[in-house]
Amino acid sequence: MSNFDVYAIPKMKILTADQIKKCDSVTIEKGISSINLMEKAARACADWIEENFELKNKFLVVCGHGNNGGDGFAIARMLYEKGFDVEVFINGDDLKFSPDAAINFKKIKTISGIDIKDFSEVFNVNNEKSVIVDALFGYGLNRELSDDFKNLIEKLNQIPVPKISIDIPTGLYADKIIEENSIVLKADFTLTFQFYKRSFLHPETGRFCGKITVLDIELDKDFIDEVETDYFIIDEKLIREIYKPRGDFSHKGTFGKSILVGGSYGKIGAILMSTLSALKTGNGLTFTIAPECGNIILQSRIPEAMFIGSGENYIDTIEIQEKAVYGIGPGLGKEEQTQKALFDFLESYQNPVILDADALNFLAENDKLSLIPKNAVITPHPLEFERLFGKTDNSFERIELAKQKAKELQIFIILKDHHTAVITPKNKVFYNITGNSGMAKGGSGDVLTGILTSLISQKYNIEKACIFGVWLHGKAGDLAAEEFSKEAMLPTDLINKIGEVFKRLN
Ligand SMILES: NC(=O)C1=CN([C@@H]2O[C@H](COP(=O)(O)OP(=O)(O)OC[C@H]3O[C@@H](n4cnc5c(N)ncnc54)[C@H](O)[C@@H]3O)[C@@H](O)[C@H]2O)[C@@H](O)CC1
Ligand SMILES: Nc1ncnc2c1ncn2[C@@H]1O[C@H](COP(=O)(O)OP(=O)(O)O)[C@@H](O)[C@H]1O
Ligand SMILES: [K+]
Repeated sequence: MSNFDVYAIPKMKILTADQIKKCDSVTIEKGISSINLMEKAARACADWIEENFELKNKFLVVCGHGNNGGDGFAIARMLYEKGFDVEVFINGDDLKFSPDAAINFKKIKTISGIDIKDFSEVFNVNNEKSVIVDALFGYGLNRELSDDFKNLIEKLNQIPVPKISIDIPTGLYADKIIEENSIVLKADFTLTFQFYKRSFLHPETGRFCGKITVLDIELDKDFIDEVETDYFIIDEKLIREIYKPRGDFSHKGTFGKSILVGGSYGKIGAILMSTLSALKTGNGLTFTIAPECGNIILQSRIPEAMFIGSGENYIDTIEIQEKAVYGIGPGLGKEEQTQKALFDFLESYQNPVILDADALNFLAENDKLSLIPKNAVITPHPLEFERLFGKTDNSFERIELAKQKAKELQIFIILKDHHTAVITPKNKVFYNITGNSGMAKGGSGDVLTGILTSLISQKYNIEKACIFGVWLHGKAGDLAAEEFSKEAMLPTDLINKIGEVFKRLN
């Protein structure tokens, strides 16, 4: 359901274009020749294409002059050898290729069954079985495309056939934002080598990638282990390292006490969903602090949770209990008495806390960021983030600002988005790749608050709880979408899928 497919990846680091280049060079220095590395990369692509397309498909491989183009020539040869119909398109006026691209160009020139044509001829495509392979530029792109390339890409984008980008959709950089209205090849599939690229994970750039597959080309493991980066992908391998199965000789005290605080007249559902999510994530004891108007609703829908009334229709105090983890915000409302209750609570509270929704809005509106306790987790969506910390020009800058604020305040920021990012006080950024647009519905965030509160109260360390929590939330969302569709799935369906995710982990 998610747009990502992970093969065997040695590490879930995300590197910059320069670091990937270095990694390629180190791999080559340590033994494999660059031409053989290109062969390996092309082989991985050709095998993937063979598995995912049919012999009646015809491949139009559009090649640039660098190593990305070299990949394209090698892929064309391999597809031809597998029995596919293949045509190759190049810039007929410029036959200067990188050394490895030149070797692969020479090889296809000797194959009479592969036609080599000028870019301009690709527009005559009229075979609906055609598939375009984009091997124009990869991570080597380092400046704006020339008008010729822009025209070519605009026209390719208009051809209504599937498009596969090799390594990176042409026009995107690996690690940074593009200018607004840039021309980028709109891929249906991106076959990328070894690493996710940051540009795949941000809304402005990720929308060009289609379904992403990371192919393992066995770049140097030692280099990858040692190279320093602040950016990571949350993959299932990491989750399996974090997940702690329940011990047989355990009891309810082993699994922590969560207190979910929120709800107001008309918004009891929000805190109900948080509470239910905390229980479904395995909490030993779960309490809800909500106004009295929510008592019957909460007690009858969730008999396992304990109710603590506060105020008639709006919360007016938040009592502090020992040895509990608090998740505050869902459906809280914006009454003054509730704001006072929150500020009083934060002034004397010491333990871990998750702050969401209106709790964040209260802090933003009153400029009370200093009340956020150290090691707190805050879960803003982009607008809440902006209210807290100010405007940024794009989502890359938003992550940088979040890193700065997480460090300054010594807190964890979970920046919610299609690819939610966990930003730690130590400046690490973990991008989540589970989840889908079926979750873009009021209530999904309330579920996340419940999951996080539950995991932290079960003594997952806070960083791990954040990483596990966003992954679990998205994975349950993916299972809900699989069963009900992205349109019809509800946050409550997502809650009911949490159990299935745990079953898969066990
Ligand atoms: N040995 C290696 O280094 C490997 C590289 N691989 C492939 O090689 C690609 C990187 O290759 P390259 O570094 O040759 O770079 P590209 O093929 O991405 O780009 C070619 C060259 O074009 C130039 N250029 C950059 N921006 C331009 C622009 N706007 N207009 C015109 N020219 C521009 C740059 O000098 C760049 O090096 C990867 O994305 C991947 O597809 C793979 O074959 C795996 C192994
Ligand atoms: N397009 C999407 N893809 C993946 N996840 C999404 C998408 N839209 C929303 N979500 C997830 O759903 C949740 C929405 O939270 P939020 O905006 O706080 O909603 P609410 O407070 O109304 O419940 C977040 O965890 C977010 O990451
Ligand atoms: K490409």
